[in-house]
Amino acid sequence: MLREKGLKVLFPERTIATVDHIVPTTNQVRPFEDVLAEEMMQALEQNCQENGITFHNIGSGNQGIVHIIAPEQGLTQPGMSIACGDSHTSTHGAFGAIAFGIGTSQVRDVLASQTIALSKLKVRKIEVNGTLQPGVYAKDVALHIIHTLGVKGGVGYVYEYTGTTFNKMSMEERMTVCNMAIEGGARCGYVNPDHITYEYLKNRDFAPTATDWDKAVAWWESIRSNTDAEYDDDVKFNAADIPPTVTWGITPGQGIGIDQLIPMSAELHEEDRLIAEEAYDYMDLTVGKPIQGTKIDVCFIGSCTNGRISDLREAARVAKNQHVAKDVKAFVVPGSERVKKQAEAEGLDQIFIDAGFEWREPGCSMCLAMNPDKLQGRQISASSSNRNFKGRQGSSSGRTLLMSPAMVAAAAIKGEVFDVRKLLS
Ligand SMILES: CC(C)[C@H](C(=O)O)[C@@H](O)C(=O)O
Ligand code: SF4
Repeated sequence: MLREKGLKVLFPERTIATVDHIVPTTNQVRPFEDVLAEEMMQALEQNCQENGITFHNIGSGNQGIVHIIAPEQGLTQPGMSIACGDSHTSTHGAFGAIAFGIGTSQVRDVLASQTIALSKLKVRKIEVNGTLQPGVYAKDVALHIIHTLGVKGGVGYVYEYTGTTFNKMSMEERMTVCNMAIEGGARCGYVNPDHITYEYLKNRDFAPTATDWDKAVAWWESIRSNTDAEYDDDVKFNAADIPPTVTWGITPGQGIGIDQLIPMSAELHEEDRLIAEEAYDYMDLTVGKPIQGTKIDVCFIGSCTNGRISDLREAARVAKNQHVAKDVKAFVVPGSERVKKQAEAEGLDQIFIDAGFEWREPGCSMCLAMNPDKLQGRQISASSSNRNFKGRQGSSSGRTLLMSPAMVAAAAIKGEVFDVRKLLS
């Protein structure tokens, strides 16, 4: 589009590229078998080269899912405005950045002008206080919030995540929750920057150094929300009330606690019934029965929601000295080349392989299946990704149950939806 208009990329040094959706996670030898994927790769390589854009290509050591590599390289920093042609750009809000997905024509506009028109958003303060129970993760917090406020509850809003639970969370946990702000309908989500943010960023490749670091921290401190800030809305949750959560339907809002029953239409709010009926038809699970015990065919650990090193560590803790159930296909896809390298240095790959999981190359993989990793037919997956829409994982009739990576590991071992807390104790 820029070429057609005779425009240039205005600030190539403020743009980075990687490749994630289309890469195979088994054989990454070029040319890719998938002709379309190969064409896209070549276009990306050529466009980056012609326009002076850094491209983190496969094998560079820096390739991976965009929402994983930018934070890990220190490219994502507090106070930045970050746009990317991908809805889960909200992830970067974990650093106190305003980060959101944009459409293709807006990508053109940003490349040409480094600016974008945006209507002012309302701010909803989402406070979570207290300590999460063992076996309950940031993913459960995200699913719980979306279940409570609805998948459209956040339309017109940015979500500010705060409270003592967020104060204690690692950057990776904060990223998991911000990643799914978009699934709750919010344009973006953020956590105010604090000492955990600075500790994470310090000494990363693109973080400021020497006296620039002190200046940056002073500025980052100044952009935190004031304690007397006014919000358009305010919602509070108790961390202790959040259970390991699993989706039973076709939207990320259709989640329930692991001990709960798949809700009957009559128990739901009127506005949720239509989509529930559609989900009953599609998912073909038994309404009124526990979600626990639902047989699983495929287990996927990865994605920009839960493909980071801490996610793999938790899943490996569950998988250690156990074995994947018969007839279950289970695989682990690190979110980036750096995550993969780190996991291998810690021996996590071997734990997974010994337990019968496949250990793959980085990419989006079966989160979206724009690559060879796809469900077949009516298969049901336990997935650490963020979307369970109809056909999402590559088969037009495939079914997806969203949960934390530790819960996916538990499902792989038991061959059914299982309460990870029983394996961890
Ligand atoms: C393909 C891409 C544009 C899409 C998105 O915007 O999120 C994808 O990453 C997804 O998760 O559905
Ligand atoms: S991992 Fe999934 S959600 Fe994230 S960018 Fe890739 S396809 Fe989208």
